[in-house]
Parts: sequence; C-alpha cells; structure tokens
Amino acid sequence: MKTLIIGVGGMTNGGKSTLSMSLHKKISCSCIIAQDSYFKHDSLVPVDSNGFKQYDVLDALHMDNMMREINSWRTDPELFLRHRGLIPEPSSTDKKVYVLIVEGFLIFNHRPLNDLFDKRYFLEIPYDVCKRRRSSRVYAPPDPPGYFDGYVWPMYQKNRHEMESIVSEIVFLDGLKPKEELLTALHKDVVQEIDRLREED
Ligand SMILES: Nc1ncnc2c1ncn2[C@@H]1O[C@H](COP(=O)(O)OP(=O)(O)O)[C@@H](O)[C@H]1O
Ligand SMILES: NC(=O)c1ccc[n+]([C@@H]2O[C@H](COP(=O)(O)O)[C@@H](O)[C@H]2O)c1
Repeated sequence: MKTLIIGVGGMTNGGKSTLSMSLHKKISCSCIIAQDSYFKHDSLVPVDSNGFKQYDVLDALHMDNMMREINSWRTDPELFLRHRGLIPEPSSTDKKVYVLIVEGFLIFNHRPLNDLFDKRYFLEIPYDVCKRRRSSRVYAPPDPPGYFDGYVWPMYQKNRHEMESIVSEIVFLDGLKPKEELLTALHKDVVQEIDRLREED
C-alpha cells in the first residue's frame, strides 16, 4: 500500500479549502484534514496587548488532536476512509495510492506536521485581495473592527517569515488565478506523484 501526504497551506482566504475540496473530488482514495477544525474554544484563546484575540498562532489550535487524526490515517488509511463513509472505489489496479490532503494556514509552521509532507503548496494573494475576501467571511467569533490590519496581517507576515526559515521545498501558487486553473495545475502534479509511486518497485 502506497500513501501520499499533500500540504495545501496559504494565507487566510487564499483559497485553501476551495482548492483542497476540488482536488479531493478528483482523486479517488483521498480525504482532507483541515486545520480550521482544530481551533480551541474562544475561552482558551488569550488576548494580546492591543486587546486582539490571538487566533493566528499554533497555540490557538489543538495541534495534538490534529496530529492524532493524521496518525490515525497513516496507520490505516483504508479504515480511516471507511469510518468516514469514504469507501475507496473498486479500482482496476491493486496498486492503490491513498492521498491525504492536509490544508490550513499554519500547517508548515508545526515542525512535526511539516516533516510528514511529500509535497507542499502555498496559496498566496496580495494584501488588498486578502483583506477584501476576509471582510466577507464570518468566523466564530467574528473579526472585531481593526482585526485584519491590527492583528491578522502582521501575524501573517511573522508566520510566513517563520515558515520560510523552517521549510524550503514549497511550491507557491498564485491565488489570484481562476479556481479551475489552480485545480488543473495541482491535479496534474498530484497525479504525476501518484503515477510515480505506482511505478516504484
Ligand atoms: N482562485 C480563486 N479566485 C477567486 N476567489 C477565490 C478563489 N479561491 C477561493 N476564492 C474565494 O475566496 C474565499 C476564501 O476561500 P477559501 O477556500 O475559503 O479560503 P481559505 O480556506 O484559504 O481561507 C471564498 O469566498 C472563495 O470562494
Ligand atoms: N474558530 C475559528 O474557526 C476561528 C475563530 C477566529 C478566527 N479564525 C481565523 O481563522 C483564520 C485561519 O483560517 P482560514 O485560513 O480559513 O482563514 C485565522 O486567521 C484566524 O484568525 C478562526
């Protein structure tokens, strides 16, 4: 049995969830683990010196739970899929490749997770587009006034700097490109990886 772990990282509202979901739909035996699902309860997230809730740090996430879920997939991907109703399609080849798509804004900043990726992608968009897309999204709790400029953007810059000091092999994707174009490029890349794995030994 072969496995492939793909990291779809990127800026907030860069298009990670959209691209990951579309990729998952095109790749059989694939599933998604999303970092957004592991945010701690608001009562556990402290406030910074400016009064902003510190959501854009690894400490705001239950990374231990996320790693447990990923390790459960690594132990038995087929069982993992079956438990989630994602039963693998019968395939003409017995050379199945199970693909895990891990998506999130801080996936490459957590070293134990970063170490697991076979391929890393990072969706980036300019400041003004990021701010506009973010303003039409409602988080729980919603962003307070001034949150983007006072907290989210400076934290993005800090986290990105940290990521670049940890990781070297990242494929940067232009999140301004049409969704279909991004999907076509990523899908081609992933299929190439799957074929390479199938051909091994
Ligand atoms: N390639 C794209 N071009 C234009 N808008 C996009 C693109 N990808 C995503 N979006 C839009 O941007 C917003 C954020 O997308 P989402 O996938 O939720 O981002 P993320 O998961 O990175 O926070 C959504 O409204 C989505 O429809
Ligand atoms: N519980 C939540 O899901 C929650 C709450 C507050 C802020 N956020 C925001 O989520 C962002 C990361 O997720 P996206 O990459 O999907 O935008 C962070 O910038 C963070 O500020 C999420």
